[in-house]
Amino acid sequence: MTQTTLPPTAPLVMGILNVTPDSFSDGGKYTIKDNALRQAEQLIKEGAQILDIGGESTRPNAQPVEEQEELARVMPIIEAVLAEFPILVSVDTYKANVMRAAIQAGVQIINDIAALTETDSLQAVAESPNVTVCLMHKQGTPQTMQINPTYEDVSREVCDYLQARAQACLDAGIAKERIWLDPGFGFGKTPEHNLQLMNRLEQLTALNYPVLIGVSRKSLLGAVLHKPVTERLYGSLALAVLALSKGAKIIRTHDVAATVDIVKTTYAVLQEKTGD
Ligand SMILES: Cn1c(SCC(=O)Nc2ccccc2)nc2c(=O)[nH]c(N)nc21
Repeated sequence: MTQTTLPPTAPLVMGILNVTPDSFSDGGKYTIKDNALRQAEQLIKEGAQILDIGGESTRPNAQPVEEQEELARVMPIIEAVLAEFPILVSVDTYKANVMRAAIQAGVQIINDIAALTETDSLQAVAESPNVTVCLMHKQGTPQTMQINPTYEDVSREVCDYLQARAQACLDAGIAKERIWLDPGFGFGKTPEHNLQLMNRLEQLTALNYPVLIGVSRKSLLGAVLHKPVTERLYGSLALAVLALSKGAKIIRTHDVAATVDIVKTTYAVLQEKTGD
């Protein structure tokens, strides 16, 4: 097949929309749905091109959520956002039936921290003719991954894993253009592993799939800056600029407005054009 070389597109900003009960600290003044739609509107106003909607927190030691509970949390928000806003929506889930329901509702992207390794999830995506899937690397589960992460060569092992997962997708009939890769910062990695992954990100972008990175406010920054989650914006932006300079194409972030500006600025330099 002749590969048409498409003009390079500017990197995308994925805003994080958490629909987990603990993510709203307003004392339950509004329903979760009202809060989520208000947050969605804010993220879109700030310039997000994608909203990542997740119903199960996958932070270290987060407790798993039953499929029905996850569906009850995310589906009303997905449907409302898709109905209300002209925005791409990704669903952050590793469960096949949540993927199917989200695809049915019209989400354009599946964001799977388990890289379609959970039961029936690869099939759920292969059944769709056009949904994009982000395959992320993790070692272990949110309950176990930070106990004692160990690698011979974390960059090589992460790249090999993601290449194998991408091949499994290709073998299932998912077109290459529908596949993104993601090293999974913080998912079964020590701070040093995360630093090496970032410093050698070219190894991953060299596989020739769009690379998504999620470093926003993560514990790597706590280890470097010794600051709480609420004071990690500047560090998050520094990592995003580095990743963009190494070829990353999608940035997942809590802080959309700031990230939009560093994406525009970094891209202008890489293109040697102001973008007007
Ligand atoms: C759903 N999801 C997550 S949740 C973890 C998180 O944000 N922790 C966290 C957030 C703030 C502070 C500390 C930890 N991280 C990624 C990622 O890096 N890539 C992709 N594709 N999806 C992801």
